[in-house]
Amino acid sequence: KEKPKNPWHKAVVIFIAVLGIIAIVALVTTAVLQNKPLQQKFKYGIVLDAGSSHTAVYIYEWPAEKENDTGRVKQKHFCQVKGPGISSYSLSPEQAGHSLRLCIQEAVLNVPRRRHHETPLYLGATAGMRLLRMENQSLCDQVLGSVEKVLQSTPFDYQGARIISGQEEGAFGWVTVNYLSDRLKQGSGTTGALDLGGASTQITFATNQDETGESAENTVTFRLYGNDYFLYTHSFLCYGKDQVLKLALAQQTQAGASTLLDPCFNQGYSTNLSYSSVYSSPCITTQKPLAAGEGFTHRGTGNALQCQEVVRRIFNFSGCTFSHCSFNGVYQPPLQGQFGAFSAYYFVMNFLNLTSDTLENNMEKMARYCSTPWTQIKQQFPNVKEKYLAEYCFSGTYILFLLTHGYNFTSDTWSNIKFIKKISGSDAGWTLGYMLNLTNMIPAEAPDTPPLPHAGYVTLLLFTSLLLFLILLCSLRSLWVRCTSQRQII
Ligand SMILES: Nc1ncnc2c1ncn2[C@@H]1O[C@H](COP(=O)(O)OP(=O)(O)OP(=O)(O)O)[C@@H](O)[C@H]1O
Repeated sequence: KEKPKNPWHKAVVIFIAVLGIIAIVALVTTAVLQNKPLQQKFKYGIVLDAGSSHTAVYIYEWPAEKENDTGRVKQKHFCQVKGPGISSYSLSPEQAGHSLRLCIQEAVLNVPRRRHHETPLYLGATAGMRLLRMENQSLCDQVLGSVEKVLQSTPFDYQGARIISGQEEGAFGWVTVNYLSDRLKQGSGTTGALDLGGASTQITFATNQDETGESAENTVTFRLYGNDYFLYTHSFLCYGKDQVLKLALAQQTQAGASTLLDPCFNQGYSTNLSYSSVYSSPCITTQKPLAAGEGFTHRGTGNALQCQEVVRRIFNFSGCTFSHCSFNGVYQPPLQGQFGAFSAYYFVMNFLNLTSDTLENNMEKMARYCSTPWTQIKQQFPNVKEKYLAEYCFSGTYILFLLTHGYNFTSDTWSNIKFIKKISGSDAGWTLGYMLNLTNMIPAEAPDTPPLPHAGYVTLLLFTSLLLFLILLCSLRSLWVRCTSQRQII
């Protein structure tokens, strides 16, 4: 006898199957929509690097929703201000502000209009302004006042113009290099930073906590992404590329002669220099020689070995009161790890083709460059600025001396130095680190990350639901089969 059919069984099965299909369609749609890349919103920040030789404007950009992720901030635009650094406008301070206008206009065009009011704008002045402040505080204030007036009138969120300390310049250069190379989250194996400017030079590297104890003024500590860093840093004022040349010239013209035969310039090079252009810098502590006239003829003799002796005399290796010193009685712990050398280190070493060779080969190449006659050099490099070309023998010799005798790099540790201009498209320098710090973009503690990335989470959810639905279908099917087979039972 046929068992009476339960009319609800079939309807329930169909109802559950339809519900399941709707649920799957909904899940797949959610997964597809959730994983679709959203149109990214960007934020911007602007930093003006008011250096001794020139001013540069950097515009940075980062995805708005990933502010605290390392390596997210990129250099979007760079503008080099025409003319000299702002400290050179001490006799006409108004011009200092005016000189920035073209680059500010470029910045206005490079940041979307709707972001202008929320884009922070900073100006940091370095060694040129430190020297002007030493010379004349009032002129220094007038120059800063002039740039401030122009920056306040921009549509950006102006955050101030100030002279940054040598410590800040060194430490933020280190932050930039390590942020861009994504080393800060790893907590170990950071890269040291070597920066050579026009008026000062900085060395900064991470060291052990006990090494920093000897000299508090050379110590900077950071807590970044949950890691503590003990940094050694020192800025040598007057040991930038331009000021150190003045030190060498002053040191060679003590007798007040009318002609200086300089081994650090190529044979055949000759120019007239005024004594005041050399002796007016606050870096030169000796008086202009009494017997000297207005000026002198600066003539090259092109001899690298003799040039090394000239350079040696601008360093003082006596009077160290610490366990270790670099030079001029300045504390320096033993060097640690890899180093990135940028700014003028890169310009000079790259031109001289000394960025990827051994120390010994570099010395030989340097000797060859210095002994090349000036006419030949000019013929060989007709497109290079003559001032730079003339100074490469001196600057190259100075850099090799500073790194080896000054900071104690040896033939064995020479390969630890990488000469760099940019890292992942952004210039190496203090500006990015400065902005990251002032906008609190590097958290002290590592942000908590979810155990799965968003896409992984959605995919896992989808697969689990599909699996559950399949199990449900199978159980419904067996229920269905049992229902229909019951009909045949008599
Ligand atoms: N292509 C180049 N070849 C040689 N020297 C260069 C080149 N470009 C720039 N320089 C010089 O390199 C030096 C360093 O430049 P940089 O812009 O880093 O210094 P700055 O910011 O002006 O100085 P500081 O940081 O000491 O205030 C300057 O003396 C500059 O004139």
